[in-house]
Amino acid sequence: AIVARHCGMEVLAMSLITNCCVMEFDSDQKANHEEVLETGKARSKDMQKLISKIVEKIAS
Ligand SMILES: O=P(O)(O)O[C@H]1O[C@H](CO)[C@@H](O)[C@H]1O
Ligand code: HPA
Repeated sequence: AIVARHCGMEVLAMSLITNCCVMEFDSDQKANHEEVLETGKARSKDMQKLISKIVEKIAS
């Protein structure tokens, strides 16, 4: 993104929140990669639709 901006390109960044941050060191909850993959998979179609709509709007 830094290089793209340097070259004068417009940049759109997006992020999918996939899990909760565990703030307490001694918490029983643990972040793990499986929940991240699971949420990514569960929301992949939504992300595809959203990005397609954004690209459509940019193109029109
Ligand atoms: O925050 P760190 O320690 O990088 O780890 C967390 O972030 C990763 C996300 O996929 C998982 O492995 C989870 O344990
Ligand atoms: N930690 C670090 N990186 C991440 C996480 C997390 O819990 N979830 C998605 N990316």
